Amino acid sequence: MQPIISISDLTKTYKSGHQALKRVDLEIRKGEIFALLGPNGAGKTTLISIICGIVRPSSGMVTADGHDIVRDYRAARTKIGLVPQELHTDAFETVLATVSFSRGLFGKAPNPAYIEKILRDLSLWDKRKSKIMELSGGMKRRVMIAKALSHEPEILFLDEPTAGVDVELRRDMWGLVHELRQSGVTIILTTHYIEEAEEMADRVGVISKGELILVEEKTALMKKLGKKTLTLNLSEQMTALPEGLADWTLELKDDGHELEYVFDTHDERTGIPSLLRRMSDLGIGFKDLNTRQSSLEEIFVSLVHDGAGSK
Ligand SMILES: Nc1ncnc2c1ncn2[C@@H]1O[C@H](COP(=O)(O)OP(=O)(O)OP(=O)(O)O)[C@@H](O)[C@H]1O
Repeated sequence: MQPIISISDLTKTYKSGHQALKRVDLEIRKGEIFALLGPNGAGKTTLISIICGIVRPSSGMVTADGHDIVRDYRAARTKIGLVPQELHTDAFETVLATVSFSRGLFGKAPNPAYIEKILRDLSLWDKRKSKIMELSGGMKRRVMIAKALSHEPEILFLDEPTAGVDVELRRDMWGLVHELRQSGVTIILTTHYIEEAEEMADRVGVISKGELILVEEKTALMKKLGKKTLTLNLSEQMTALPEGLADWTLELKDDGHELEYVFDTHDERTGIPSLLRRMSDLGIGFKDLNTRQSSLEEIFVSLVHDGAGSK
């Protein structure tokens, strides 16, 4: 399938000499939700800003729906909606005027029915006559999304969409993003919240120090790199790990009532049968046991720490 965004050999060195992006190659598929994860300063906003034509690349090429973002800027930009990290709108304007005006900026003919639909979808219709400054922070954020959608873009960038918002609004946003995708919009979001990527993304890209160190289907990533944790609920509380269990990397949890063992699902020998045998020999009993997959968070932390990964 033709990618909707194609990025090749993209680099960005700011005037300060700081290299914010190093030879980034990435293709975004039409209709997917792609989460770009990375620590502060990794280059996420730089990458988005280049695609949206706000920052000039130092070298490399980007196309959006087939349009070169430098040579064919206007056509490319029309395809894209951007919800930036910072909220900036005219505080004295009404919601309806702000969103309608945004559409006009892209040279699109007015379409009151469409604007009404997005305002309704974002639960902003009742507030359409309110001035932006009268709205809560969460509502202002919704206005930014409405503005970004006002010209019916096919691609939507959300830069840290839920930074600093409460749990309820975060859930609403997630729901909204899923609905948008249903309507055919391709979504690229940056986030610090692994939970957000885990909840929403089809694919995940990890960026660290300007390099895209990994791009993977979310489920495959979790399976491939995932470790599992075995938890044993001990029959009797344990105050310290016995010498006899020193061969395994174990941790006591829940005030000595639980024993945790992290193992790699790909290792031929997980170490579990021998651990259980040794425990039995030592007369350590357990009432229950369970295993769970490591979260994307644990995977992400280890990746960014090691700075390694396969692309
Ligand atoms: N205009 C600029 N001039 C010089 N350096 C810049 C400029 N903008 C960003 N940088 C630097 O480029 C690097 C990448 O910044 P960027 O904002 O893209 O990171 P980010 O991954 O979006 O971080 P955050 O999660 O904190 O928003 C940082 O080291 C930043 O200081």
